[in-house]
Amino acid sequence: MKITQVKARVFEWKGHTVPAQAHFCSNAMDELWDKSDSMGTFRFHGWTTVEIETDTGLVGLGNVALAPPIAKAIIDQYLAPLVIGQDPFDYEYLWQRMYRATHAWGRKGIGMAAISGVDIAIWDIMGKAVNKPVFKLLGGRTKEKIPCYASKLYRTDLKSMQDEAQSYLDQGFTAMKMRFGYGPKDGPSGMRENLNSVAAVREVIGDDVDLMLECYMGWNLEYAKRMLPKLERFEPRWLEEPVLADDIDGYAELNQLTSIPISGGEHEFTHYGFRQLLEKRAISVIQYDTNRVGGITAARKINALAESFSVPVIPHAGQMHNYHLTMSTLASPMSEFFPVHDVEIGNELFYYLFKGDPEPVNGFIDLDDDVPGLGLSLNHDHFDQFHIIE
Ligand SMILES: O=C(O)[C@H](O)[C@H](O)[C@@H](O)CO
Ligand SMILES: [Mg+2]
Repeated sequence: MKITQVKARVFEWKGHTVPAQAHFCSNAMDELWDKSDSMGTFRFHGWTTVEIETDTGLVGLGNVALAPPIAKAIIDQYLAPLVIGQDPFDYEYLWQRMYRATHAWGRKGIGMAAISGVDIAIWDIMGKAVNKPVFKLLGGRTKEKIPCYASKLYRTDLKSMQDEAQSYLDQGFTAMKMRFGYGPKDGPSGMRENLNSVAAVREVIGDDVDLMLECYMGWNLEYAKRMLPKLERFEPRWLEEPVLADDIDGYAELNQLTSIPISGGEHEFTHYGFRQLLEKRAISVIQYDTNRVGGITAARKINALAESFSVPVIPHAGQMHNYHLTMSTLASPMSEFFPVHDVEIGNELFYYLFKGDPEPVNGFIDLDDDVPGLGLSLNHDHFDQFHIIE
């Protein structure tokens, strides 16, 4: 089998969007003096799809969520010529070819995200070619179903957050993640606001439900060191990305500071990046996203590393490219799940663009043993709500 065509398309959302409120979620832009649109740094209102055709008629589908027009340009101009004419089953060779050919500029960030999209499509083709779901190619089921945690709870008024938390309990979730709204610039009163929001959610969910806390790189080391002891009494499952992704020593310091596990890796790339984090004991939970980290070919290497360091892998976002790895990896105890919702930050956009994602039942999702590949297809129902760049 040979790859004949690689088609990258950008889908920019032009439908209804829920406006983000101030202090909706702390993020890396907060430390700058200009806070006019700090949310802009993590709105995902566009996506790149990657369709790879073969001479057998099989088509694989991959995706990239970061910087869509740049991802498309990289795929069109650099990656497509490297994989066209090649056998998709040579996935390791093709990954190395893309990684090495773009190494000067592509080994982290959007270059690696673009490689991820191509790699995911290649795995989809392999699954379809042997008529098996991708998780079967990766080792099969290590769990009957995948437990997942509901991930939203952006900072609003406390009553709304409590109602939202209650709705996840009602749906059967036994774990959920909330976001902090305040960071270093907001002083002691912001600190109090942060603590009050955790107390409010804990009050509703009780002590037997896992609560994850997300900073999205909106704090700094000093602030995180002051907050961690104050958060201990809430017994969070983890504190996520307290500082910038590049501050690996900062992560390592925080991870030794209290009993609260520090999580990260959502903005890290390849097994090389994770080797550093693991060797420094910088994170206690790995959160790569397969569509950034280097695709399934890189993610499975990280899973092997994680297993040897006894660090769990709970990928960022739900989504099929992550679910198949989680299903087939004992080192992955659960998945993140973004509730289906009107488009807000953009985490929900996946459901508007693709069909085939499993729905959680009582806090678990399952994958179908009989659907080959990743089980995703494009959702044409919403195409008119996107501006599509071919
Ligand atoms: O962990 C997450 O779910 C991410 O950090 C979110 O995608 C991001 O939107 C911040 O809440
Ligand atoms: Mg996160």
